[in-house]
Amino acid sequence: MKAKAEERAPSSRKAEPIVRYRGINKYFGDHHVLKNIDFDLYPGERVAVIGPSGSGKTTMARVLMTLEKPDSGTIEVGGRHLWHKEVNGKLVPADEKHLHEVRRDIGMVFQHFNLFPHMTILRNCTEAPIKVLGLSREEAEERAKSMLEKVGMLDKIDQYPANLSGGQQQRVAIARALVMRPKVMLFDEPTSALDPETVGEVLGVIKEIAREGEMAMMLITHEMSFAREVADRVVFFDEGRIVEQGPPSKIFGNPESDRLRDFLRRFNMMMNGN
Ligand SMILES: Nc1ncnc2c1ncn2[C@@H]1O[C@H](COP(=O)(O)OP(=O)(O)OP(=O)(O)O)[C@@H](O)[C@H]1O
Repeated sequence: MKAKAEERAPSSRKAEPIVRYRGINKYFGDHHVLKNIDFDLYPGERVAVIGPSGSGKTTMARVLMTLEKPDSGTIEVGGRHLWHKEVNGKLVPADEKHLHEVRRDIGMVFQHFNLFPHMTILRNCTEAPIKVLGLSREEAEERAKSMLEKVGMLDKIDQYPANLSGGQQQRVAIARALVMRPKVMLFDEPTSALDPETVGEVLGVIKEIAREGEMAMMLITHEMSFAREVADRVVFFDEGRIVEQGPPSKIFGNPESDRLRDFLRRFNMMMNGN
């Protein structure tokens, strides 16, 4: 049996980080959204990112997925610079080819699934491995079917996204990301656009992937009990900064910062409908 999340953390820390943010800043106009972020994610580690709306959590994931360009700082993935290339010992801005290459190690699951509506479920999962990894159609279909089986969607391969529930679409989106065999998976509030009755099925799939223990995972979530159960480390984000981080028992059991205590209090009130 796999070790519980918190028991796994110390050994995973011995390795070099798979993702390393150093001094990352991001502005939207005058709005300073990421403020000098240093952050490490270790192989096999699951980090839950929590924090108030608008605090910069999604932007933190998007700069890793190369969907937003940081204004300063560096990010390394597996020891390679993402936004830069080393030329004669100096860092210069990376070109598109380099970005594509390094980004291959990162998979992302979005709040709104983002499936291709005009493609069947199977095609949704084979496009990227064929076009990006250069797999043959047969190889891509074999991989896609095994991932769709893992998320319990094998019987829907000939359907179109519009025929599926939100929870089913999100499970397909997870399979689509897994097909690329990323070293790091980012989940950006994967259940917040779902009907309450389908939230559990998606969280169940993510927990199952987490139990397998292979990929590093960054989970932006408002599901506190899920974060507590799955994460090795919880990072509390507020106003563009990491304000507090640690194992779930410490963060939820005895939060040190006033801001985190206040966030958890307001969050619990919201959940209880007060
Ligand atoms: N493309 C953009 N252009 C301008 N402002 C943006 C853009 N993307 C995000 N922002 C702003 O940056 C801030 C941080 O946004 P971000 O989505 O990262 O926060 P978040 O913590 O993920 O919030 P939520 O929990 O509501 O998703 C917000 O004030 C948001 O309005």
